[in-house]
Amino acid sequence: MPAQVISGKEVAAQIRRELKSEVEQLTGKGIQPGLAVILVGDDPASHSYVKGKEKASIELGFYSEIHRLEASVSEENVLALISKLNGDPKIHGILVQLPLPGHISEKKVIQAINPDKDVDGFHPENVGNMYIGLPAFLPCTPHGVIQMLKRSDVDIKGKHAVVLGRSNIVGKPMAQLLLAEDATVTICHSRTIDLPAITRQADILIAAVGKAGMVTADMVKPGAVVIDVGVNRVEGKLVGDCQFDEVSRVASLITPVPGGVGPMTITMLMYNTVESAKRSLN
Ligand SMILES: Nc1nc2c(c(=O)[nH]1)N[C@@H](CN(C=O)c1ccc(C(=O)N[C@@H](CCC(=O)O)C(=O)O)cc1)CN2
Repeated sequence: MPAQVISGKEVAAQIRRELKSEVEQLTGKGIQPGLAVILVGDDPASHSYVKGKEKASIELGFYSEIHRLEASVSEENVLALISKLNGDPKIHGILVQLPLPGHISEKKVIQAINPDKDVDGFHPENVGNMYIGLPAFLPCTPHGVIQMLKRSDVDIKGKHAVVLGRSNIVGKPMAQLLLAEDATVTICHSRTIDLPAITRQADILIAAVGKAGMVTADMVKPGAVVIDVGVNRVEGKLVGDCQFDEVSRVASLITPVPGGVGPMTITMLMYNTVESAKRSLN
């Protein structure tokens, strides 16, 4: 039987409905969640993601600010804008769209954001708190994956989860969030010896390596849950890290690309912004 497809669009729509009612309640109490997005340069994909963030903010009834800056803007000016937004009470969440042009330090920019407004969950304070299980803004893509698994009734506890990829944004926090759900976790990467032997042990396989179609059916254990986080453009078409058709024949559940994890990223950003606005009530 072919794998059942987990629709990120449907899970995202469900979470957005929940958020909308929370926003209405907050607004009734005089708090309108506010999100500021900083976009530097003219990367078309980044522009499209930021448009998606603006649209979602408006649909949910947020206060929204988008700061589109020239690629040549100085690091100093970006840091000054972040400092202004840190002090603006209308803004509960600040996000700087990545990647940034080479002359601007991602590290400095992320560290300049007030951790209480870091709705991307990239600031070292949030990363550290997440690792030791303290309250933190969780990074949107891995948190979105956990939500997809839970809302599809996947039992994570005690399962062997294999994470393919070790980026700071997805692979590493993904492994940590699965561990926090009591999975037994293995992280694999480009230097892993005999990768298929390890991926074949996975009850839950997370492909986040950024290589189009790298995961083939022979790398997947029959009945495994396969989550494809890959966003690769091949001849103008968006494809994931998995060979969807052949892996679907082996897996029990699978996410598509597009329409899988992608829509969850923006939704969990909205979730974090609402959380931040709720915190400001106290
Ligand atoms: N500051 C951040 N920068 C980046 C992040 C991030 O979480 N914070 N993640 C990615 C880009 N990203 C959000 O910013 C993002 C990626 C993909 C999608 C999405 O919905 N993808 C769709 C397809 C869209 C398309 O056709 O291009 C899908 O997979 O179905 C949303 C957001 C890097 N930068």
